[in-house]
Amino acid sequence: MDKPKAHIDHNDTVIKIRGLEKAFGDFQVLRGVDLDLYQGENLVVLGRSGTGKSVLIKIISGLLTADKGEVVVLGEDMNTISDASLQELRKRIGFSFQNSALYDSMTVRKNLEFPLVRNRKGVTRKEINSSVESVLEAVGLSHTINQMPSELSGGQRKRIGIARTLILNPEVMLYDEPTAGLDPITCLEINDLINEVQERYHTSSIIITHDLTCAKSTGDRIAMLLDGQFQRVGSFDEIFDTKDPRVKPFFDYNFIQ
Ligand SMILES: Nc1ncnc2c1ncn2[C@@H]1O[C@H](COP(=O)(O)OP(=O)(O)OP(=O)(O)O)[C@@H](O)[C@H]1O
Repeated sequence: MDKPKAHIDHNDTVIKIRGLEKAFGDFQVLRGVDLDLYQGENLVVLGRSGTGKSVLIKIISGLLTADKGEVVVLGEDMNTISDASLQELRKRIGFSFQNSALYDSMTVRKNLEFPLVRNRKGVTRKEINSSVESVLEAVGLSHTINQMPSELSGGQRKRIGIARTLILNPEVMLYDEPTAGLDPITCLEINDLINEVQERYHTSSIIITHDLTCAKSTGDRIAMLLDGQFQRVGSFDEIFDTKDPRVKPFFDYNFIQ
């Protein structure tokens, strides 16, 4: 269940955030967030519902803008990025969101081809076939290539969703609650897949989860969002070595009840 050791380059900061603030009306959600994501690292973000984890991911991916602070993603300053550069940047980021549904009317093959055909001008049929086969093999579902999404289990659909993001060879992966709604065995499989993706594609990832087994088995570091800031950042054991009443219930609920 412990995280396998990863090759992390601490001299290469893929995402750098300093003093990030974001409010909606009078409600101050992010209150000075600082964060570094290093090349090759899996960083797990924990926090209560409504603490701003999704808002943070949306700011990183340019869907929302910061009120204040510095956000640099793969060398691009998100406060000043042009629309054209943002479009290019998004091709370098893989999104595995809970609602990133597959197209029900398309086979697995067509679902996987779609981002390639849309984003890679001049890509050949041979390259498309080889990429589809490679990502399907990476997620262990080569045999589903001609199936429809309705014929797949929830866990298989999740894997195909991840394969669809991998097909563009992303440098950064953003996983929003990757194990939500899955049975325990499928959760363990998804955790393994997240680690395999890290190793095979050399991605740097942010993983938002409430599942501490997922956090422990995929996170090289854990960052806990408390009162609008990352007040606890470290290894799984460091994070939970506390009596802080804002932190302890996470552990107790997952491992004691
Ligand atoms: N576009 C928006 N307009 C107004 N308020 C928003 C908007 N987006 C998010 N919020 C508010 O910001 C707060 C943080 O929301 P967010 O979705 O980031 O929480 P979260 O930490 O991801 O929660 P959960 O774990 O339940 O997914 C919430 O109170 C939410 O209502």
